[in-house]
Amino acid sequence: MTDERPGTTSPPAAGHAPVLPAIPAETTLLAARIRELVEAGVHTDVAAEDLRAAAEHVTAATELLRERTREEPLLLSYLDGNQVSVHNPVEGPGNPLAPPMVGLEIDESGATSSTALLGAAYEGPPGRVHGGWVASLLDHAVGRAVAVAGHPAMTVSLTVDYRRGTPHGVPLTINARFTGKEGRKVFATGEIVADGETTAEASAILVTY
Ligand SMILES: CCCCCCCCCCCCCC(=O)SCCNC(=O)CCNC(=O)[C@H](O)C(C)(C)COP(=O)(O)OP(=O)(O)OC[C@H]1O[C@@H](n2cnc3c(N)ncnc32)[C@H](O)[C@@H]1OP(=O)(O)O
Repeated sequence: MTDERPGTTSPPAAGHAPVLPAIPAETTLLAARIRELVEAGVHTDVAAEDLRAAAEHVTAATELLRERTREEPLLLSYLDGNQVSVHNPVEGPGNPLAPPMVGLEIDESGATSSTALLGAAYEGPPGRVHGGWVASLLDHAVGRAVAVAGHPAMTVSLTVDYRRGTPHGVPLTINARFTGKEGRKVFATGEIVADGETTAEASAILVTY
């Protein structure tokens, strides 16, 4: 099933993924609650018996969710007028692993901008987001930017310059733009801005498929 609307971007391998007209509110709700659980889990200092009791609640929830499952986790839908992958680990509002990266805006030049708020569960250096997650945000942003430019492609090379620590608990702006094409190779750059300062920059080569 496909559902292409003008002005939206198509994901890799979108052809066979079910496309929902809207993201079910309960899907987003569950993911949000699990994110809160993860955040509470890394901050908690309760006694061992309370940790055990909480673990039993989580086990019960997991068993409930496993009662009926889909073969493939990928679902597509729409958010802010753009097609999104509901269970993508960076932008997916239905994936608790995803911060998620939201609010995609595209300016008249085609440059993209999104936001994300990462909590303490994403910490690498003290008070700072883990570098792998910084790279993930940028990888996703350049992938999105080239798709928006009409060249959906996979990253083959991503160079990240970590300029300063990216704080957690602070809204991040993730910018990216398509910068050129050479055969199947597509080029893009991006950066993360926190509190008005650029914390990381990326340049990427992607290959169209
Ligand atoms: C859902 C909602 C919609 C949203 C959609 C948008 C958002 C989604 C955002 C998601 C974002 C998620 C982001 C992700 O997670 S992307 C996932 C991470 N990336 C991958 O898994 C890609 C793994 N790589 C491959 O599978 C293959 O390499 C592919 C298939 C891509 C190309 O293999 P293929 O055999 O077909 O091609 P080729 O080897 O002849 O290469 C072709 C050209 O490329 C040049 N080359 C290759 N490697 C490099 C390199 N390292 N540096 C510089 N150049 C390199 C090469 O020299 C050649 O150039 P030329 O000789 O033609 O000049």
